[in-house]
Amino acid sequence: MKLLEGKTVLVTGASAGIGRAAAIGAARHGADVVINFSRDEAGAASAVAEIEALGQRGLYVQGDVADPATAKDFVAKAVDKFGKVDVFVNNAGICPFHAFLDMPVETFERTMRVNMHGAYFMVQAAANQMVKQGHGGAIVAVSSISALVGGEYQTHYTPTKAGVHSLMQSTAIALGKYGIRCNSVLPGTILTDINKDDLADVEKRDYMEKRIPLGRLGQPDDLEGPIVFLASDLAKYVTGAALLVDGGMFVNLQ
Ligand SMILES: NC(=O)C1=CN([C@@H]2O[C@H](COP(=O)(O)OP(=O)(O)OC[C@H]3O[C@@H](n4cnc5c(N)ncnc54)[C@H](OP(=O)(O)O)[C@@H]3O)[C@@H](O)[C@H]2O)C=CC1
Ligand SMILES: C[C@H](O)[C@@H]1OC(=O)[C@H](O)[C@@H]1O
Repeated sequence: MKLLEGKTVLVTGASAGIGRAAAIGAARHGADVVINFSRDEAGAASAVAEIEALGQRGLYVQGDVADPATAKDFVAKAVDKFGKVDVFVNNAGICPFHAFLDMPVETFERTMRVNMHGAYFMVQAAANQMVKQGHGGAIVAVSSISALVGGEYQTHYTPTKAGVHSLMQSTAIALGKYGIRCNSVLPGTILTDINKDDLADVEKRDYMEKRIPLGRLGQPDDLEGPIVFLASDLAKYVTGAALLVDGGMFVNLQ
């Protein structure tokens, strides 16, 4: 069954990793897909090629989500090409691991701007378009298990993931009257470029793996189903919710 037939889906940070998997998953479910990226044009182009190989239309638009102007531009270009926005997936994010006591101001500010400010202005631009269209919509934000637990080298990052989760709770209230649903997924540890260096430490990687009841670290396509589900009408009475996608890591105390 195709769950997003006829929909236009926008995904930020979709040249690689989880965003790319979400974009391709949406196309597999019948959607036309517009993706944002900031640097990796080859990755964005190959994601669009995969979307087109699935028989759907695709478009990539360059833009740094830290700049509020990117949000309006992304939505405008999507509407220009495909006429509407039905689903918005806020995914773009960075996690430059660093210790707390000597956190450089620039690293802190950049992480906040990309992950938190970027989410705010992107979700606002997509929501304004959905309200204008007048037939509701779905917003899915990629938060994290890190919205619920801490990380020694992630003191600048975990608050942004809690913030994105909280943003979905508040926008679920603000946008419910327009039929726009807002939810988040909370991935555990998913093998992507964001943690390649961190998990190059074999001891750490083994430790993380052992914490997961399902016995393996996640892959980007583990997020495909949960994101498509929350974006689809199967979740038509779900808003303000957060779905852990972590192989059971969070509940594994002992
Ligand atoms: N991997 C994991 O374990 C987890 C990841 N997450 C979250 O998932 C999301 C995706 O991460 P993941 O797939 O792992 O990471 P990747 O590094 O694989 O992908 C990040 C994507 O975001 C894009 N991006 C980065 N900065 C910007 C920017 N300023 N503007 C626009 N696009 C940008 C990158 O594009 P480009 O290179 O072109 O800039 C890339 O497409 C993040 O929000 C992260 O916090 C949450 C929980 C766990
Ligand atoms: C980047 C990390 O590996 C990843 O990011 C998250 O949000 C997860 O909690 C993992 O720590």
